[in-house]
Amino acid sequence: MNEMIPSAAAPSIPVVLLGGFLGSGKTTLLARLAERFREEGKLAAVILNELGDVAFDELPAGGMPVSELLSGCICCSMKADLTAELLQLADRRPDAILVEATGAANPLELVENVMEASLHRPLHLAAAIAVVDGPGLLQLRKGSRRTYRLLTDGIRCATHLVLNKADKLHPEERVELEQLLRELNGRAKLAVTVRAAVPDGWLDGLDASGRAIAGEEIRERRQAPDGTSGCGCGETHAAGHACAHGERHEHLLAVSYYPERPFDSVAFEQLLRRLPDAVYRAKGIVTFADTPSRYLFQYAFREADFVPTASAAPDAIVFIGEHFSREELLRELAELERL
Ligand SMILES: Nc1nc2c(ncn2[C@@H]2O[C@H](COP(=O)(O)OP(=O)(O)OP(=O)(O)O)[C@@H](O)[C@H]2O)c(=O)[nH]1
Repeated sequence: MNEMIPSAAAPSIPVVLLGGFLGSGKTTLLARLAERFREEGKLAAVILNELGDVAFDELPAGGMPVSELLSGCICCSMKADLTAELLQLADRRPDAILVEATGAANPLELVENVMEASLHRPLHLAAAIAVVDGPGLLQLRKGSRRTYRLLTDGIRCATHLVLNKADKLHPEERVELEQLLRELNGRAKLAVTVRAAVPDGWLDGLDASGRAIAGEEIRERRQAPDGTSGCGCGETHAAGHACAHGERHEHLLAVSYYPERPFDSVAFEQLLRRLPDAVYRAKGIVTFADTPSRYLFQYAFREADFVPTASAAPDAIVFIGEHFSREELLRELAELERL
């Protein structure tokens, strides 16, 4: 590792962790935050992590450094890569570093990376945000226990909570979810949003004066009063020991597909409608035989969204979920290509 002891004079770079379950709106929030930095004439560097082997997210242009870490999760299999990226980006002296974790990561497990990087570069953890998909949380509460636990672990460990997709919630559901979030984590700052439109100033304090506050808060949560770790993994961790529970999201399966021929758009939409509930997330770039444009599509908790794209990237799709048949899905996609 390239040693560089942080100088007391160098202003510390705030690092913001963006977590939240698959499809909850992390990238939507990231794009907003990056845009706000740009409007203030500041530069935010971005680290994007994806479980699949392709990144489709289109972020606002503006010269911000973006690093993509693909095919793994920075809270376990790619932990070392996150520290290395933080060090590299810090050398470019951005005003902030925004880290978007995979929808399966626990922010708690990323804290150690920021702490480690802060020994070598002047940077600090300023906030750990958990973006919550309101309708998705309602669905998962009745579904798989492992996945619900993964989701609530992330909520418990956050310093900031975003209850997103409020446009898809009835007023009573919104009240119920706000109450649930408060029960899970009464200390975090909560924003209820549509398209992750957090209020101006919601993340204030992202400067050197905010140094280590988030890190301290999250460390405190690690030690719950009953002696178990605050992240809900059921073990007590000695100070400084990283919680490396890679198996916590091993039950989630990511399947990639690279179409070689255009799909029929109606048949593709029908396939999305037939997906089992346990496919929580899909996204990709697809070419249709019956439309002039190619599309970037997003699918989360049964909601699909298609946006025309001018991207030069080849067609690719990633599906993420649990207990679904990879073979069956690949067979159906291959059939679509033959239509
Ligand atoms: N209806 C509705 N849709 C939203 C809202 N926020 C985001 N979306 C849509 O939800 C989908 C997922 O949003 P992303 O921001 O990509 O979610 P993500 O958490 O980054 O997804 P992953 O990185 O794949 O886990 C996209 O189609 C968004 O347009 C919202 O408040 N309401």
